[in-house]
Amino acid sequence: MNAHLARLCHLAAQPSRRIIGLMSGTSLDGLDVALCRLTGHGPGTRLELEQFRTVPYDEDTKGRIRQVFARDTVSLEYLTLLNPWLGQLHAAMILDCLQAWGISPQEVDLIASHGQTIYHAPRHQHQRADFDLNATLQLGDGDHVAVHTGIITLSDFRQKHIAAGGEGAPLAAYGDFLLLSSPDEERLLLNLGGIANFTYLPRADGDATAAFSTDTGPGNTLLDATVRAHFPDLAYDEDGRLALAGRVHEGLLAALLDHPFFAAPLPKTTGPELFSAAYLAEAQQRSATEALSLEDILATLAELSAVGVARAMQAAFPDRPAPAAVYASGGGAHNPALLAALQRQLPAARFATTDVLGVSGDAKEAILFAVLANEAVAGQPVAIGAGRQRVPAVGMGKVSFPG
Ligand SMILES: Nc1ncnc2c1ncn2[C@@H]1O[C@H](COP(=O)(O)OP(=O)(O)OP(=O)(O)O)[C@@H](O)[C@H]1O
Ligand SMILES: CC(=O)N[C@H]1[C@@H]2OC[C@@H](O2)[C@@H](O)[C@@H]1O[C@H](C)C(=O)O
Repeated sequence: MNAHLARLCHLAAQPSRRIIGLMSGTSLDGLDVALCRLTGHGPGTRLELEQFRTVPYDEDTKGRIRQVFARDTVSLEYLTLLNPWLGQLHAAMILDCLQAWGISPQEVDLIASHGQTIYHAPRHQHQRADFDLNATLQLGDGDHVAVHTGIITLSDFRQKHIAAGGEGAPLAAYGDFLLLSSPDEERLLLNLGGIANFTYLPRADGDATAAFSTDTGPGNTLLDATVRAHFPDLAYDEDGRLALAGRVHEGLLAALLDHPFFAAPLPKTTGPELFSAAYLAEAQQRSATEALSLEDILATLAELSAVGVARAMQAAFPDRPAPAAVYASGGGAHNPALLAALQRQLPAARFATTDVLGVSGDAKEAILFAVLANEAVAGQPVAIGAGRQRVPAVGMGKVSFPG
């Protein structure tokens, strides 16, 4: 038997595995690296987060990704070059982290690499008659990560989800269910990344059938893009200071909400392809708010993100109130303007962060991919959201051997 395959079989039979989960999201802030010890699999999975770091992307890296990110038209040569380049960059970042933590690559069992999403194209967004399918594209090829780290790597998790009837996202429900469901309370796990999404976890032990996750609309992406357009050196509105100094403009908010995405059935996904500077400019034009101050625009965009979340929660629970226990994660959980807007839109919700449940909100998405890799190697497909469309029960991730 191939020695790497034998090692993978050996790992699958072990009581626990040490897995590095990687995520670099739509905010392009950097690569989240979560070194996880995962014991068991399936509903009995236990997590110990040994180390976590966000390795920031420098301006050169951000610029390279932005050459293709969410763009309709790109240079095919550039795209082809960027794919292995990002794989090698991520490998180098992992090796740097391991060195800083005093851990050798031989002491790590697996890498779970999400890659960099550069384009997300669910049917409802591309609306092309010539392609009757959902699609998504992540760069940072897994073979390059495996060869340059010497660690067996699982990558490209989203394609199986699409092949089996999903939109390729959100995948959060699979890991959230295994790590964070509780017999004592039903929960909403709200991730406030570039795009916002939530996972519903029923109050049940091991009952995956009602759990599901959905995107809700923009999280930080429009806020970040607007700040960057005014202050190219700023990545975001720190502590929501500018947004908190502004006032929500109801006319602009109504124009922004006048889009079929907000009424589309759950679960649904989206990305910066839709929620872009052009989308904001068009809504400003329709509502004659081109002259609105930066502060008022940001206040309105924070409200938009919160209304998106509230509407999706109403759609998920049409006949009863949404669960009150809401655990936030992602960078937006550090933005007081966004949190204040959420509390206005969801007055009955009790907000906390996932940190109180023992899972760092900053690390959660990277951890999720480590959990998916653990399931792919040692577990079975979990029947998340049974009966719901676009929530397939599949194992995800492609295997790359280092040699
Ligand atoms: N102190 C802060 N004040 C305001 N906003 C913040 C703060 N810290 C982080 N953020 C926001 O969080 C963003 C980064 O969030 P995160 O890392 O969760 O995004 P991501 O993982 O790229 O997104 P996605 O989940 O969509 O892939 C920043 O770009 C910024 O908008
Ligand atoms: C296509 C893609 O990369 N989607 C991301 C993005 O970032 C947040 C939201 O949009 C979510 O749908 C997803 O990531 C998380 C990790 C998920 O799949 O659950």
